[in-house]
Amino acid sequence: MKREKIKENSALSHTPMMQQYLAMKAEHPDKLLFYRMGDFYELFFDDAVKAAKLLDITLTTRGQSAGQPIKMAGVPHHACEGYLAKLVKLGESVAIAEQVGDPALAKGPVERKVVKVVTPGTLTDAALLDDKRENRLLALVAHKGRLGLAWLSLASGDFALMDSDVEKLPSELERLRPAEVLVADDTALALLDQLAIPVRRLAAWQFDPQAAARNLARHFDVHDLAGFGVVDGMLALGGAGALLEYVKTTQGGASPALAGLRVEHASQYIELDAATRRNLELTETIRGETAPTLFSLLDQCATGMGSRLLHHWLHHPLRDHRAILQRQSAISALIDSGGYVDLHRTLDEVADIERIASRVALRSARPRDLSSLRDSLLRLPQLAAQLPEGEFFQGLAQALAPDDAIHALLAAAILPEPSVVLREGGVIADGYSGELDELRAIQTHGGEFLAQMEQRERERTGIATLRVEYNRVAGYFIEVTNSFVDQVPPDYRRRQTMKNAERYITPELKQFEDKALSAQERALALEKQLYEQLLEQLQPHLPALRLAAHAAASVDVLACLAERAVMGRYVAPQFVDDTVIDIEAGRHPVVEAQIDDFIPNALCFNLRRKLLLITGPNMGGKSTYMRQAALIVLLAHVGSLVPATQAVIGRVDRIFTRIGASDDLAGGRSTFMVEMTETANILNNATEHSLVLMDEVGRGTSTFDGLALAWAIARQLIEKNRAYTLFATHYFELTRLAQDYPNVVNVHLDAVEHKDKIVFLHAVQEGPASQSYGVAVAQLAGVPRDVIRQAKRKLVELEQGSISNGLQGDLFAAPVPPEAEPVAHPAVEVLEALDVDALSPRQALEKLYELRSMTQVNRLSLPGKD
Ligand SMILES: Nc1ncnc2c1ncn2[C@@H]1O[C@H](COP(=O)(O)OP(=O)(O)OP(=O)(O)O)[C@@H](O)[C@H]1O
Repeated sequence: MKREKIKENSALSHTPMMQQYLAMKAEHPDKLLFYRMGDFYELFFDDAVKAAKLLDITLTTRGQSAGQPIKMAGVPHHACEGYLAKLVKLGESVAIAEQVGDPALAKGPVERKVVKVVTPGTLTDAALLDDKRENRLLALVAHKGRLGLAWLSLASGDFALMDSDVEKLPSELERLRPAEVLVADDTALALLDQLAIPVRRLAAWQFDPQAAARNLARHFDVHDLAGFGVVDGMLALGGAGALLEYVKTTQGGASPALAGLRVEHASQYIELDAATRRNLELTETIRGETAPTLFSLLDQCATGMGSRLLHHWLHHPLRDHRAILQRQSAISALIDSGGYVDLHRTLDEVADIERIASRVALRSARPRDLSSLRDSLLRLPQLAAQLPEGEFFQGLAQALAPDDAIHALLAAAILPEPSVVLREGGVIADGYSGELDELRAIQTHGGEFLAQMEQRERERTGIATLRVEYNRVAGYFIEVTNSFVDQVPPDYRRRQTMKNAERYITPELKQFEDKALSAQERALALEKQLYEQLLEQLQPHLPALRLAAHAAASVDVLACLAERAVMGRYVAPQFVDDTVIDIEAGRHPVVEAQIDDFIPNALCFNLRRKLLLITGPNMGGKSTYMRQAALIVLLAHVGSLVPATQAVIGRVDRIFTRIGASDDLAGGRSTFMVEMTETANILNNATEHSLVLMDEVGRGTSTFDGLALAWAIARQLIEKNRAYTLFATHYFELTRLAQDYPNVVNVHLDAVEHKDKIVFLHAVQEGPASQSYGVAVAQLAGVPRDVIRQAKRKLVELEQGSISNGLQGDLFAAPVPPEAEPVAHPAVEVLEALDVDALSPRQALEKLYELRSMTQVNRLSLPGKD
């Protein structure tokens, strides 16, 4: 950039074209400038170097400007979408400069203008968008610990804002997953520097709330924003204003079509913090893959808009039982009637109306967008007719009936199979415009004329092989093979010499050519004009189209959830106001789909069971059990049925998870630091209506530190937060909390031996696990006997040492129950009974063999198992 600055300063020493380029580049210093030259978009100087590297295209040089060779790289304009998609994925923004002047009239370089800026958060082109995900642009405003968020999806027209606290930023970023973030250049939020998504810093005045309120009211043509639920002093307002202006500049000044302005309130949804959204693998695995996740399991939607709505629902579980039950009853009705199958089939024929509507609004809809919109509109009445009875479905059916005039207009205007690009013509239907029909007739009748002329000329010249033809390079011509060239009449003028033939033109043919070519040109121009008019005529219908799109997407998600519920044998959960979460035979929907024999488990929380301490061996299924509890509760609040045989669920306000250990290297936090930060968040915010999952807290530090912390954290959760808590731990000592608190209950998972192998039972049972499972499992896993023996000895030492150190006494008020006598190995008894002096060497050897065989028989037993 610095180098370009210098060049720009000496702009006058550049060629006129480079001067034009540099002037445009100066207005878009942070973007790659695609400069249209003929059939290519060219990049110059540093942009060329960068693009060559990112796109793996050749870096060349072109002539000289200001005494320097100009570095250049280019992409063909007809293939630019793929390159744009790649750049945008890498977080780059691209300014597209097109030739807007007429080359024939230009004295210097043809006039060019940046007509569009493609940025990661403002994509609308179908080719650049993921159908299954919203592409959002987010603006942030932070002030005195408060956070204003405004976000917008240009492809769907959704525009929303919300005020929150700065500490909720990670969770909101995880929920909204923006493709690009806008902030004022004076915003100090450390987190922003660590984001993998592009963050654009704009001048602070662009976030001015008063100007924002004025501009937004003007945009939506309303007196003020109160009707949208925007209250005075909303911090997010400044962000919303900045978004609107930013989007306009990227679209070359065109006003984006926005469905309205929504104000979201945190209390509408069950709150999920950032760690929980990740840990539960709702829409992305912890490793960042798209499957297997809850979304990948559930998403059988027929349309992209359905998939996006499902994605949204999973991240926004509702709190309002009435709204949840509305969805739940709808799904149950579709299951009862079996209607979900036909609905899915009909929806298969429906295009992504939501995105097409947005492209219509931006005047960037392509011919095929309009033909699929036309065909989809025809399916909507059928979709509506397939819906079951009832008020809720009635509402959807009404939205699925936009004005017939839209379909009639499209049917009259667009050919059944229009060509892909408008510029090639073949888009507007015959009969739509008399003028166009006439121009087309000249071309069609041209074919007849040429055939007649060929016949006539053959007769006139006596050359039977003479042909009258057309191609794009030579235009119209009469072709005569070399052996007959001496027979051509004098009015034939040579146009082109081929290897075996000559091509001629006659005055008559020339006259026809002029007429035909001009008709073609005029027809193309007219089609373009008619198409633009058509887009204008569609504008008033956009709100109805959006409503229809949303209704179709809702039907798609409901039908999909019905199908999933049937396939997965899910049941409708019941909602109550009591303190209870009672799940019978619950399953983890995603793990269940991955393995053959999933063991269902019950979960019961109530006033007497508020914290369940889960113990059991590694690999026993503790994490799965905890996650399944969260997923069932979450799915229930999405309105879906759940993988269980019965579920009764009380009021839930948040779900917190502290699962797994991962370093936050980018954020400079160690595993333990991450663990404690997440724990602090839980202890500070969990309420008696929250569901909290704690997986092995404390294991990131030394044993005693960890144990002491885990113990104190568990106590806090019981006494202060009183949340529904699942607390998995390897610290066996914690199981004694159940003796101190009436609402703490121990449950455990077990493993047993089977034919030299460990078998994990995966069944959750009441009571604590056997204390010695760690060494026992190691023994089962085939760790050498010497090591096991040493471990056991050390274990006894440690247990005695910890007691004599007084740790247990400090931590637990209840007396430590005496340890059970270790069960002696039968071989030990035989050894003890032996009178060694009375044995002959041979007898001693036999005894040794006997003892060894005894130890082999017993090698796999689990000492101390109940
Ligand atoms: N209920 C179940 N039925 C069948 N298989 C299960 C069940 N629960 C878990 N599993 C299987 O056991 C594996 C281990 O489960 P999980 O990770 O939950 O164990 P864990 O006790 O949390 O182990 P660790 O303490 O090592 O993290 C899972 O990958 C899954 O394949």
